[in-house]
Amino acid sequence: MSKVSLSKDKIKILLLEGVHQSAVETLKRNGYSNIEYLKTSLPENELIERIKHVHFVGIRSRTHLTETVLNAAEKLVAVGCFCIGTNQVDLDAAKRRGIAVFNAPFSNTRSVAELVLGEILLLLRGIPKRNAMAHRGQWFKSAIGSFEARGKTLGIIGYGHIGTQLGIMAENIGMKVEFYDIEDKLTLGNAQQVQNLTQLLQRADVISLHVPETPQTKNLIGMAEIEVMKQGAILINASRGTVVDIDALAEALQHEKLAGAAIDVFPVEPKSNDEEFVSPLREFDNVILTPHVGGSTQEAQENIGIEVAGKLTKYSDNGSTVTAVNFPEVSLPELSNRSRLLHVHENRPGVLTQINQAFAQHGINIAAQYLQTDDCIGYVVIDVDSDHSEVALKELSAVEGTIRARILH
Ligand SMILES: NC(=O)C1=CN([C@@H]2O[C@H](COP(=O)(O)OP(=O)(O)OC[C@H]3O[C@@H](n4cnc5c(N)ncnc54)[C@H](O)[C@@H]3O)[C@@H](O)[C@H]2O)C=CC1
Ligand SMILES: O=C(O)C(=O)COP(=O)(O)O
Repeated sequence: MSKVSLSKDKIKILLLEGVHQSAVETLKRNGYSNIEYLKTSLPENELIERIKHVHFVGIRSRTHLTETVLNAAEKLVAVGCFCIGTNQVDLDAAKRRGIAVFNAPFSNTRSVAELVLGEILLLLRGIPKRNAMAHRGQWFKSAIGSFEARGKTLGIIGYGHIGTQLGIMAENIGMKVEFYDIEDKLTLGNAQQVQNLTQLLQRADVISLHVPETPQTKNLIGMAEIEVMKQGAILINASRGTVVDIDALAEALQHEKLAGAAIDVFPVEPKSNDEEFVSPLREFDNVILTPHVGGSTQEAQENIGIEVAGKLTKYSDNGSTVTAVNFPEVSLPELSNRSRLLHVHENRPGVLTQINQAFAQHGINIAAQYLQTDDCIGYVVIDVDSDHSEVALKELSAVEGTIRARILH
């Protein structure tokens, strides 16, 4: 096991939002025991206080790492998002501070797709309404508004990891699958890509959203889009709360333009399980409301814990940034019998020349060097003989444009 410049017991890790214990076990197995574990997210002022002292932080979708929070995070080396979405982190601000951000891009995708498939079946049969009525003592045995999924058209918006899996499962129960995506996509099964959103909305019996939160997806579905949907269509959103205009949806349900909906994510979500959930959708029996649990299964959470904690330990132990979402990706071999210097710098001309000249002046032999850049930063990793490591770190830290320098032995 490699050592880091700071001994591992001094490396502080803050895990928020009840990430799975598999994360704690993975960190401990790799020698990291200085872990603070909280079941909830923190209000911004408390987060600012706690983040000052930590080297790694683990969050889920509720914790917002804004520029203000990152300004306080003087020691922070990396962020682990124990989920898919990274919109809750100011990725650019993190990058400019040399803080790498990792996530788990696949581990909960099956869970979301399975939930949505179940919701499609329940909504097509009008079950949410019948269920709510039965709970109130009313008996609504009728085939009115009840349909098989077989032969119906599912329109998927965002044909990525979740959208594709949902498409395959829906075809397996006889649905016709069409999708809209801003990229040209390899279609799986018999799915068909349509060229514009309006066309998809006009043709689908069920629309399901699987896009990330971006400026372009904000209110992607509003009044105008609902207007062109089929009378009696169903809308499902398990992506991000900003993607659907909830007031427009509530109005469409009021006027019975839509037969039902399933919504897992909301523009404003309670910060903890103790806070009241407020939404204009609460009054509708034909809407399945779930508290952002699309990816919340034991299987997904356990795998995410292992995956993201693994990425954090690898970055800490060896410097690898493979799959980082905001950082140039460098894949590195194991470090053996040498010291490794990790240098994050502003991407400007001459940085590498400065480094190489400084090393040459001090007779420091470079055993291996790896560099990746993007339009904003450069990440260079240099393996040197351990005898020279301290002077090399000093020289590196003095290079103009340095954001961060770290050493591993
Ligand atoms: N409810 C929950 O608990 C969960 C929600 N999610 C959300 O689901 C989203 C999707 O997840 P994945 O399928 O894994 O992501 P992905 O990145 O694999 O796929 C997203 C797809 O959306 C497309 N896209 C982007 N902007 C678009 C636009 N304006 N119009 C149409 N298509 C667009 C992309 O090209 C891509 O194909 C995540 O970003 C996350 O926000 C993810 C996991 C759990
Ligand atoms: O993975 C995602 O993007 C999700 O939305 C799941 O978020 P969560 O970990 O359940 O807070």
